[in-house]
Amino acid sequence: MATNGKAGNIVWHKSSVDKVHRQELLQQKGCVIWITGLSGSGKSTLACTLCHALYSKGKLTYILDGDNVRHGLNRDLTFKAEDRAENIRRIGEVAKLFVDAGVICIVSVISPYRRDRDACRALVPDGDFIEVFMDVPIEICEARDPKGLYKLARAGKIKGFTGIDDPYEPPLNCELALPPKGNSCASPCEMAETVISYLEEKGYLHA
Ligand SMILES: Nc1ncnc2c1ncn2[C@@H]1O[C@H](COP(=O)(O)OS(=O)(=O)O)[C@@H](OP(=O)(O)O)[C@H]1O
Ligand SMILES: Nc1ncnc2c1ncn2[C@@H]1O[C@H](COP(=O)(O)OP(=O)(O)O)[C@@H](O)[C@H]1O
Repeated sequence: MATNGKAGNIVWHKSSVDKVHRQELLQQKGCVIWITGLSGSGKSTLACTLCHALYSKGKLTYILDGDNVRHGLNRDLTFKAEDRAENIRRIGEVAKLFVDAGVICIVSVISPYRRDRDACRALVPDGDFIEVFMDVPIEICEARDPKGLYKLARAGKIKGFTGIDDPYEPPLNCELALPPKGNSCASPCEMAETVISYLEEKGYLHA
């Protein structure tokens, strides 16, 4: 009897319709596109652009954006390190369900700790976790400051802001770093095309 977590006496129920059937129905393979980077680095913009471009190709995606998930599922969590870890753990588990559903799950979260991101990678089959690092210097993110949060953080009105007085650990072995080297002004559409080319090459856009 397989059990897991804190509860005992729980047994996995298998359905006659599984991931392979769902992927066949959708004509794609489930995967996670995990977009990590500083606030203002363009995570949400890339997520939406990618979602739209894949929708135009008839591919089903779902975006899990940090800001949005913190309005519901993760509304009980703050920005201290253990809450960020729990935020990422829950999002990773939800993303795993989307992968099993055959959906291309686009996650856009700061996810500042390498250990937390690696734990999410380990939840899905090899290759299905595509880590995309928004490699944008903090000076640029801060200059953009669309929500005025860097200004508040510099003024000491937000404590523990990522990149100011809280850490961000860049990936060591990500699948993609954007914008690509030599094209630091790449538009969101160009970056989305880079991700789509990767998905195409790895066979995720076909069953
Ligand atoms: N202290 C602090 N540090 C960083 N970010 C902060 C903070 N307080 C609020 N915000 C806003 O919350 C958004 C990040 O949420 P995430 O769930 O992606 O963060 S994390 O992955 O748990 O670190 C982030 O959204 P993005 O700007 O889209 O990244 C901010 O708008
Ligand atoms: N490739 C890009 N080039 C220039 N500006 C961008 C690009 N991507 C996003 N932006 C702008 O940067 C700001 C932050 O983008 P956003 O997607 O909200 O970042 P994040 O989700 O990482 O906080 C927004 O004003 C957005 O319009």
